[in-house]
Amino acid sequence: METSNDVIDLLVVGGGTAGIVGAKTASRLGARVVLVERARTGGDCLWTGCVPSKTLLSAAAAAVGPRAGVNPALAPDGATGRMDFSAVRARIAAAITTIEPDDSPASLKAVGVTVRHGAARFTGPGRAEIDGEEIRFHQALVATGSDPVLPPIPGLDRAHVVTSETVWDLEELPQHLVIIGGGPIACELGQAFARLGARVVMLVRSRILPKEDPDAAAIIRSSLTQDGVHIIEDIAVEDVTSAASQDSSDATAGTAGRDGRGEAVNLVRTGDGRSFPADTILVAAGRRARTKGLGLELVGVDLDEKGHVLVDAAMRTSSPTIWAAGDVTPNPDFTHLAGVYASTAASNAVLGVRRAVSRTVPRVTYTSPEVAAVGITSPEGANQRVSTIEHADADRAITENQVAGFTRLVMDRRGRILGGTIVGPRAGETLGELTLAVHQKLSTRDLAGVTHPYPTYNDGLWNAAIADARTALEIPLVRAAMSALVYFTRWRLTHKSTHHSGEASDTKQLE
Ligand SMILES: Cc1cc2nc3c(=O)[nH]c(=O)nc-3n(C[C@H](O)[C@H](O)[C@H](O)COP(=O)(O)OP(=O)(O)OC[C@H]3O[C@@H](n4cnc5c(N)ncnc54)[C@H](O)[C@@H]3O)c2cc1C
Ligand SMILES: NC(=O)c1ccc[n+]([C@@H]2O[C@H](COP(=O)([O-])OP(=O)(O)OC[C@H]3O[C@@H](n4cnc5c(N)ncnc54)[C@H](O)[C@@H]3O)[C@@H](O)[C@H]2O)c1
Repeated sequence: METSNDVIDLLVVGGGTAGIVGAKTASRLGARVVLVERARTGGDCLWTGCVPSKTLLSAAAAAVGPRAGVNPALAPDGATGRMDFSAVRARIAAAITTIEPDDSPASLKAVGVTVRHGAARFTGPGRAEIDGEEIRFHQALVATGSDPVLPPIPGLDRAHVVTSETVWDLEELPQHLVIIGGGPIACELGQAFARLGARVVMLVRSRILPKEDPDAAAIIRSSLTQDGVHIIEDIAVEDVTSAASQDSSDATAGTAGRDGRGEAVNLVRTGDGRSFPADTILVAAGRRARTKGLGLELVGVDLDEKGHVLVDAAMRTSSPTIWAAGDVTPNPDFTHLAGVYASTAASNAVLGVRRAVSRTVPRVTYTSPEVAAVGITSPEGANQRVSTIEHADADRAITENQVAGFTRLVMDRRGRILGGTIVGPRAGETLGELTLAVHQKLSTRDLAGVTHPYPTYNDGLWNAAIADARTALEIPLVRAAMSALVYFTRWRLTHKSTHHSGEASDTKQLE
């Protein structure tokens, strides 16, 4: 029976992907592990991130179906085209319910993890408290995730605003949705809501998908526009006014986002003087690490200038017995990374080793078409080159009439694959192979030498590798060697056939 005075091996703070994977890894290795979660295990990915957003996208794709690319609200038949949003909500709830057992307290307990409900706070070296009760630990893993950022836009706090955490509580499909932001959240949710029938305006400070290849962003811009999303890039949001803030006597107007006649009551004004009506404003303008009130300063854990917990390549913080993983660190915010890095952190902690994490990080934005990327996506000097296959030349894309896309590889001087971008349907499924190639430092010749099935979107990757490997044959020395080989083979065969015809006539004479 464990008492609060026992010193546990690993205290895991946070029960999202990083916390769950870290705790299970350490427990399976034989460590005594306590995981503390203040809300519900499963975290962002299960409840408000990957699972609901991918289900919403799938429901939205099904909604447009054969009319893909046409916003139902803008359909020429004059019908409203708006989806039964309660059915979409039910589908999202069902997906969460199906996946939830993998992340549940029961699944943690099944591998020996003790789960505690409450908010944890470090109080000194080897000590923390959970809602005031002390717990002692040898080592700890910080896995508290991140929160959406609310930019300091005047009036935003009084308007009907949702973030990626609260958008799932909407009971009705927005009629006029203004999205502030242009990253993966804005693009995925913007496309989904437009396809379901909302009129969507996206206001972006930068260009959309600023971390991706500009050619990939251009395809997504065009696809979203076709779906009816009005995208305005390189724009500042000046302020937001709402009927509620103008007329405080109508207390319901601001929260419902519409007035008594169902009209949008928020006006979002941009720096160029335009105004956009909105019954709902979705803010998707980046995230901030969740470290407030954790007491990290009491245990010597340093943060970077943006407030992330600094970690080394082994996921150890500036405090030798405290480790961190997931969105709370400066690494990119992805579920797969949270899990893999937390597993490394936890095993390093309890085994007393310093294994470094891999820096090969794949990412996929699940718009239609998908954007999948890994490693270096644009050449970073004269020693790097690209090989691109446009999907207009990829047979599977042609047969499916889905030619808006490409596969682009970036190689070093010797043809070693450093990274690349794939845009197309299910591009994420091809990314695994490209990630393996980058991770294993394979060359385009390695990839070109492996037979790929025809016709697949994967062909794009293979053909981009073949095209690059073929350039090696253009080098004058290689060309000269090849020509010599062809000449010699021709000479040998000619000589052999002369010799054989002589043998044949000899045989005839013998007969
Ligand atoms: C809309 C959306 C879509 C996304 N889609 C994808 C996708 O398709 N693919 C992908 O790879 N990534 C996606 N992400 C990102 C992904 O969800 C996150 O990177 C991932 O969930 C981070 O996991 P985490 O464990 O670091 O944090 P979280 O999942 O946020 O978990 C942190 C946990 O810590 C708890 N906590 C915080 N403070 C304390 C405390 N003091 N005491 C106890 N508990 C505490 C919180 O309650 C929370 O449960 C998406 C994100 C969003 C918002
Ligand atoms: N498919 C996936 O893997 C997936 C999906 C969703 C989210 N995520 C993760 O979640 C993270 C957060 O996503 P995100 O989209 O919120 O953030 P982001 O940091 O990726 O993008 C933020 C966007 O908002 C814009 N922006 C910032 N401030 C603004 C302002 N005041 N006005 C207008 N535009 C503004 C930026 O220019 C940028 O386009 C992502 O970086 C990603 O790692 C991943």
